[in-house]
Amino acid sequence: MSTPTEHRLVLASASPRRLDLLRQIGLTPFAVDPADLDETPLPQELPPQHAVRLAREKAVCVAARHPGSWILAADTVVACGRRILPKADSETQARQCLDLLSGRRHRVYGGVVLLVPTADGGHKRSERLVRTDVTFKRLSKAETESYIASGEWQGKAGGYAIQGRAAALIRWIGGSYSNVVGLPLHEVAGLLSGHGFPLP
Ligand SMILES: Cc1cn([C@H]2C[C@H](O)[C@@H](COP(=O)(O)OP(=O)(O)OP(=O)(O)O)O2)c(=O)[nH]c1=O
Repeated sequence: MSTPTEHRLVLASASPRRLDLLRQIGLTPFAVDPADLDETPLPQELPPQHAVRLAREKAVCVAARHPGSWILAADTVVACGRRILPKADSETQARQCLDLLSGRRHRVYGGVVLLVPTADGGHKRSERLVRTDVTFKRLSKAETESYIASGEWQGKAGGYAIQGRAAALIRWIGGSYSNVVGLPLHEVAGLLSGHGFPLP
């Protein structure tokens, strides 16, 4: 039976970006265990609330399988006003996202949840919400179509990936860059160290 002092970190995510980001700050999870959830927004749910709720649900879903471990989960939401943009899964959807984002500022909300193991075998929950503002240049039809052809939008919230070709289309960003990619590293490090998890 494991004890909370072992500092085993489980990343509750299927996103290779999140694993890469954790490794970037020298953290290698003991396990990567994605949650399988319905990510449909609730009626009237606002983007920041959606990001934190999904991160919480991912963490709680995975925690049951890992007593005694630290659980880290996150959710990235791209929002245009009150509207939550989908994770693009077709060219049409990606094009709709890019048309909406073109020439405008939007917000990226990162919900992060850490479950810290407790002596009684349960977990104590800590949550963070991080906001990054992003402005796209006004996109010409040719720029949009060339980005669509790259395929980089697949499975990405808002139909773009700032860590790839979309970087050339982004005029300005205010706030955490890693939050847009999928995990706000400054806040994750703060959460972990604040609860006594040893950082490298
Ligand atoms: C905006 C943006 C999103 N993304 C990605 C990060 C996330 O993987 C994805 C948002 O979807 P999420 O639901 O947050 O994550 P996921 O389904 O990929 O993985 P899991 O739920 O198992 O943790 O979009 C980028 O990689 N770059 C970007 O610039």
